[in-house]
Amino acid sequence: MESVTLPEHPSAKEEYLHLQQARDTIDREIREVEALTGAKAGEEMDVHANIVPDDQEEVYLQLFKAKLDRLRQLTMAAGQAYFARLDFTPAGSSPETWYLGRWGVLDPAALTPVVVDWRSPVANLYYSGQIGKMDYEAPDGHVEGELTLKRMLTVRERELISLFDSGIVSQETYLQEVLGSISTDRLREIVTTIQAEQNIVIRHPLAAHLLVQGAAGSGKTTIALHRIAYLLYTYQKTLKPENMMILAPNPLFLSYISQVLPDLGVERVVQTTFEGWCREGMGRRMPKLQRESRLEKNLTLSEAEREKAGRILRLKGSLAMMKKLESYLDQLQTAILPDKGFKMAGVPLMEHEELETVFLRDLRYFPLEQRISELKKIIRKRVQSAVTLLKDRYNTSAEQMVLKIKANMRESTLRQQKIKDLYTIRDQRYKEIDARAEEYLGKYRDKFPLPDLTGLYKNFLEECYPGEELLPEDGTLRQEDLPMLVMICKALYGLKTKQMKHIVIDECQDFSPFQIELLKQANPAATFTLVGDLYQGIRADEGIRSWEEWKEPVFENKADLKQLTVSYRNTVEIMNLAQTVSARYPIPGICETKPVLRHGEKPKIIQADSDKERLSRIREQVQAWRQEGYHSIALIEKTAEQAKKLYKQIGQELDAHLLSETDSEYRGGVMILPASIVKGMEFDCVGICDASAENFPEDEFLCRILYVMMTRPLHRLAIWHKGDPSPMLPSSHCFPSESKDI
Ligand SMILES: Nc1ncnc2c1ncn2[C@@H]1O[C@H](COP(=O)(O)OP(=O)(O)OP(=O)(O)O)[C@@H](O)[C@H]1O
Repeated sequence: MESVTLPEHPSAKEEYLHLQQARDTIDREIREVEALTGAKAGEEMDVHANIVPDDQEEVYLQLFKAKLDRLRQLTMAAGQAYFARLDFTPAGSSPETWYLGRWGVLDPAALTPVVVDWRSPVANLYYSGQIGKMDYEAPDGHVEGELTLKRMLTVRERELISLFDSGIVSQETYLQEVLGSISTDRLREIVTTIQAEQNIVIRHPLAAHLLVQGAAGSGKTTIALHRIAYLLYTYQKTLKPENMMILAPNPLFLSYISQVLPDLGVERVVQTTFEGWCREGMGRRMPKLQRESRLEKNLTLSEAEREKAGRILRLKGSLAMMKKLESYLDQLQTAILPDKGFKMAGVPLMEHEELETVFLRDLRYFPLEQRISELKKIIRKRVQSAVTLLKDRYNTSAEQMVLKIKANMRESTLRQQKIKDLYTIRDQRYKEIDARAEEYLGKYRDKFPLPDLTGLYKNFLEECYPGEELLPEDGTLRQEDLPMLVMICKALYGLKTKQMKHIVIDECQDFSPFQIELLKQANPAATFTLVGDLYQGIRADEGIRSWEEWKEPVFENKADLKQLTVSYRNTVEIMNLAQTVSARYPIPGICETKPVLRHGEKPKIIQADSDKERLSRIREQVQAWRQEGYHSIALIEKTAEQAKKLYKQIGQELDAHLLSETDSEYRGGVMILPASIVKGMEFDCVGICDASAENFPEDEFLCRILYVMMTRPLHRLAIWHKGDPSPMLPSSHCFPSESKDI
């Protein structure tokens, strides 16, 4: 790659000086925050253990935490203050120089920025601009001008290592160098190399829903996480990390992406799976689910069985079922209302009309349990008023009779006795009415019995879908039943989930319209960023086959659809091979994927005549990859059973980890995994352990899985097959003998 050695660059001296200044400013701020908080840069501090109890008021705590966050950012900024410089001359003004870093730094004396944050408006010029006439949106209006310099600066461990000026070395070359050198353990932040089409997605306004279709490796996950950081920075007055949620396909994936947000200086964003969100919402009411990987199950079913299972899954994820359940729940609220009003001892407490108004209209936004409890409070008050009224009546009539006695009888022991008797009778009646009220309220407590959640769900299926066998014979519940169960729980008891303002869903193609609509209804103030790839729809039965399934029915045409068309993960050779597979089942309207021009070794398709030979070839390949210096190596099998078997055969020898759907810790190294969990992840090298015709016959669903597996590696791909290769692999590349490069 063409580069200019630093000392020879005409601006070298100026850049060394500026970096020195920036470091001094950062160091000074670090010392100030350390003095203020008592914390030390680079060391974690337990907030609660370090502030005096008197000061533990919420505001103080928040300020203290914000200072600690800032200290963490400054510590990272001290090592790498910035990564780019822009010289821009706004029309009619003098030239300006901006340095872009991960975090903004201000000169405290001059109050001018020494470094501007990569998320600031002016940074747009770096991500989307070319030298020449440019413009950007500043907080106080549109700015036009001329970009005269775009310089990429590599600063490592406080020192300036290199600089590239746009025009001398193109941004693509710089990107290729970055991509070629990466070895992956976990996903990383990419603020220095965000590309123009990605920048548009990151900076899309918060107020609009955003759907992103992106090829495998186009940076969807990475960009979605950068978008969270961008939104938190741009809308910091109204948006808090606690009100943002990212939903990922499984806990392992969450562990895999766990480092990106902290590296971007973002903490406390809710990160969970759809099931995790349901668990939080339903709490102890969440029914026990039968554990089973749907993908795994699908892989073991015959075509007819899969067709039937698919039909049920599609129905359970459809808006049609949601609507049916809505009206079923509507009827339930009317059905549990008594058909008459309430009276106690002849005193009307609530007419039926009022009961309907209160229960079905005034309280309609509350869950049934709360509505019932509110209604009971009203009735209790009315009973108390009725008791008071009746007691007043008894008292008045007793007082009138006493007056009569006093008027008609002279003072005597007999008169005294009569009056006393009258009061005794009155008090007796008081007691009777109290007892009656208690009895009444007791009976009332048992009115409006709430049906049991699971029972209600089963009744709904039986009544609304008679004879359709939507649950297995043993009545067990599975993940696909969760949306309905959550909806019933919301209607009966309410959900315990926190209200979100923005929800990001990764691998969203596997979410059903019902799931998205449910999340929308449970978070009415939230906007959504949904990123996915229809070509990787490995749960197509529940998920979507076209973005149109959400655009109008769920988002009422108020969602923007963007496409990411460049793939950054795979080498050209790997991507070309993967695309021959995905092209077998094309999806209309989706742009073709272009790999970033990074070449590498050709993928290998390797035939083995026996299982023994296959295993020995896998062993050899893993050793060879290790010798090349690759660290993360995934051996992918179609099913969990096959992965387990492979692990037993060669796992220990290769010092590999076996990973399954229930694992929540991503550990790197050599991994043996089933296809169901590799979605979204990437590895230096990938081995697809059995792509034989028997294991992968021609089939759209298997084709999507094969594509997902083939697009996981950054650098190396090997595919083994025992006997004939899958007909979905390009025949021109498969040879019936020895290991072949394609
Ligand atoms: N602009 C970029 N600069 C450098 N690396 C990038 C860029 N965009 C993406 N990458 C890298 O490309 C790889 C793929 O990114 P990511 O996993 O986010 O893609 P994806 O679209 O979610 O993939 P998939 O759908 O296959 O899961 C990652 O290693 C990421 O760091």
